[in-house]
Amino acid sequence: MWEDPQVKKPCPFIAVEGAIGAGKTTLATMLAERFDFPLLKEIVEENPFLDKFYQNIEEWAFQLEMFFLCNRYKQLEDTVKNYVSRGLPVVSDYHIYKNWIFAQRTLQGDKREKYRQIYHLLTDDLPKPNVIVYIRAELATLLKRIEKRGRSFEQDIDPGYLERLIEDYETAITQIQTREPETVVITIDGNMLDFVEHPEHFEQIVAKIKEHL
Ligand SMILES: Nc1ncnc2c1ncn2[C@@H]1O[C@H](COP(=O)(O)OP(=O)(O)O)[C@@H](O)[C@H]1O
Ligand SMILES: Nc1nc2c(ncn2[C@H]2C[C@H](O)[C@@H](COP(=O)(O)O)O2)c(=O)[nH]1
Repeated sequence: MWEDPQVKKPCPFIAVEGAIGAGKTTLATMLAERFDFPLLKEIVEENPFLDKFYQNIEEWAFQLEMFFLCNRYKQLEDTVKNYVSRGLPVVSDYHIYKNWIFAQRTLQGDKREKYRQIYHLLTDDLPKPNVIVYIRAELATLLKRIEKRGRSFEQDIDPGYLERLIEDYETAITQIQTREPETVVITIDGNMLDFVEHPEHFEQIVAKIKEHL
């Protein structure tokens, strides 16, 4: 297909997504290094609610989801100011929609509705990534990687919760593709492609992304 060289492509705002343990942070870090783009990285260790949440999801879900939402809002506000609005590229290890993917799974009734309203109020006018690298991985892969990562509070995660999140991610990616057809979604087989151990797998991913930059 002929492309007009005068037509400038939008500056890359790349988000790496996938369920817990799929390899988002690892891949986003490698991509940021390879392309020499700044990295927007989720802060997990200082989260005061995660430990409590995994012990009692119903009790702590609202606090946890609000904490993630407010943190990501602040991070993205800074990212927009420092990079996106200046036409500078950036790689992120999450998409803001991640908040709503999790909240739909963990919140019910009144709390979900309150959260939904706040979520839209905070995020509707934020610039969204124009490239999503979606790592699709099955339960066995996620369990193996969660074990490998070794965070104590994640070791007893209910596999049923992970299975539902895998489905939630599939639905969410389809929703994004329908709602924002201009967003490029690159789906990676996280079970087969091991970009940590096999440099050639990483090169395949880089080549796919380069097609869209
Ligand atoms: N493709 C891969 N092959 C093998 N191990 C991986 C791969 N991707 C990530 N890991 C390992 O799995 C664990 C979880 O990866 P991480 O990037 O933290 O996942 P996420 O950010 O999606 O939760 C880490 O210990 C990481 O080193
Ligand atoms: N309930 C929610 N949990 C979340 C959210 N974002 C992250 N998390 C959890 C899942 C993992 O235990 C840990 C790190 O996330 P990764 O996706 O990087 O593995 O935090 C959320 O929005 N809600």
